[in-house]
Order: sequence, then C-alpha cells, then structure tokens
Amino acid sequence: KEKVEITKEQRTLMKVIVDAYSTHQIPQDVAKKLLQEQYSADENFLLLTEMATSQVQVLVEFTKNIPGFLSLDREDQIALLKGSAVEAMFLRSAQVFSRKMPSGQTEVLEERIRKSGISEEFIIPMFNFYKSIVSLHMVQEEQALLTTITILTPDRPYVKDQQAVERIQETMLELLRKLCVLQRPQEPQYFARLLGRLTELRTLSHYHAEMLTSWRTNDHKFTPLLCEIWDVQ
Ligand SMILES: O=C(NC1CCCCC1)[C@H](C1CCCCC1)n1c(-c2ccc(-c3nnn[nH]3)cc2)nc2ccccc21
Repeated sequence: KEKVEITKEQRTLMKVIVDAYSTHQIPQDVAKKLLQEQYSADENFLLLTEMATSQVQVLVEFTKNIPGFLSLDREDQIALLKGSAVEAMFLRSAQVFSRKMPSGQTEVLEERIRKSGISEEFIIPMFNFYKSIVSLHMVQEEQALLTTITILTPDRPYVKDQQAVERIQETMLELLRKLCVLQRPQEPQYFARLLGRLTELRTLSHYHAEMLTSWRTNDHKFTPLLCEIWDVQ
C-alpha cells in the first residue's frame, strides 16, 4: 500500500493556490441574481458577457499567483490565458452550479439557465458536464488545482516553450494526485475521474463560438476584452 504524504513545500503550494482561488472570485454572485428574477434573452446575454468579462479579469489575477507562471515567457503566459479562458469559464460555471443551495433552488437555477436564451442543442452537453462535476463533490482544493491544471495545459495554440509549462503542470498534477489519494482512499480511480472531466470540458469548449452566435438575442454585443479572448466579432 503506497504511503502517500504531502511534503511541506506541497502544503505551502496548496495554500498559495487555494488562497488565490478563493480571493479572486467573481465580485457579484450570478446564481443569486438568476434566482431573484427571470430575465429576457437579451438581458441574460448581457449578464453572461458581464460575468464572463469579470471572470477573465479574475482569471488573470489568479494566474499571477500560480508559482512559476510569471517566470514563463510573457507571450506564452498570454497564450495560456487565451487558450484556457473558455474552459475556465465553463469550469467556474459548473462549480457555481454545483454549490450547495437550499432545496429546490438548484432546480430553479437549472430552469432559468435552460430558458436563458442558449440554443437547445447546447443545453444537453452543457448540463451533462455540469452534472458530471456535481457528482464528483469536489472540495475547494481540488477545484482550485483543477482550474490551475487547465490553465497550465502545454499544448495550447502558440505556446513556444511547452516543456516549461509541462514542468509546472506536473507539479500541480502530482499534488492533486496525492490529495485525491488522501481525500478518497476508498476511491483509487478518483484522480483519473477528475482528469477525465478536463477532456469533457475541452469538448464542451469546442462548441463555444457556435453557442455564442446561436443565442436567441437580437444583439450579440461583446466587451473589447471578450472580443480579444473569445475570438468573436
Ligand atoms: O453567468 C454565467 N456564468 C458565469 C459563471 C461565473 C463565471 C463566469 C460565467 C451563465 C449565466 C448567464 C446568464 C444566463 C444564464 C447563464 N452561466 C452559465 C453559462 C451559460 C451559457 C454560456 C455560454 N457560452 N457561450 N454561449 N453560452 C456560458 C455559461 N452556466 C452557469 C451555471 C451556473 C450559473 C451561471 C451560469
């Protein structure tokens, strides 16, 4: 039986990542807004672009706290942010959806999202992903590390020094692996299941451009930051 233990430096690394992850949260809570009232498709699209814009800003701040990220080539830092922004948004959305809420509220939230203006064909894969995240019952450490591992994906477009990214990602993968073994000794496959979600996440993100253009809204307006990061308009 493998004796797994977290080293002192891994504990420090964990604390830095989790502190940064919980500090850099979206200022206002979109779930609360959605539960308060029903919005039109146009209002929902505007809400989405506002939330996504502030989430990108939060993502940039978060990556600055990932040990080693700022020592990467500057252009590679941009390539990693650009390459992971959509995945990070869906991952954060899934985490918002999987939050414990008073009974019946998750169903209301689900209904509001289904009716928000997203075109039908994307609702299914999106909720399949959200439900697969809900079923993992991830703790905060796992959520923070999974987002970090997503950002540090070496084979994003235009990344020059992939080895440098791989080295940092491997540190995070090893830490997550140990956490999973310690957290779920009775579920040896749990770490593999977590990483499997990243594959689902990448597939969902392939639909993203189509999802955006097929929103039932008259005016697909984006902020300059989203035009940059989402390759739209
Ligand atoms: O605001 C949101 N997500 C933010 C969460 C925090 C990080 C930044 C994004 C949207 C809501 C916008 C208003 C209408 C309802 C959905 N959202 C989504 C969602 C829906 C469609 C697309 C999309 N992308 N391209 N086309 N549609 C993206 C995300 N899933 C959610 C699950 C739980 C809570 C909110 C959720």
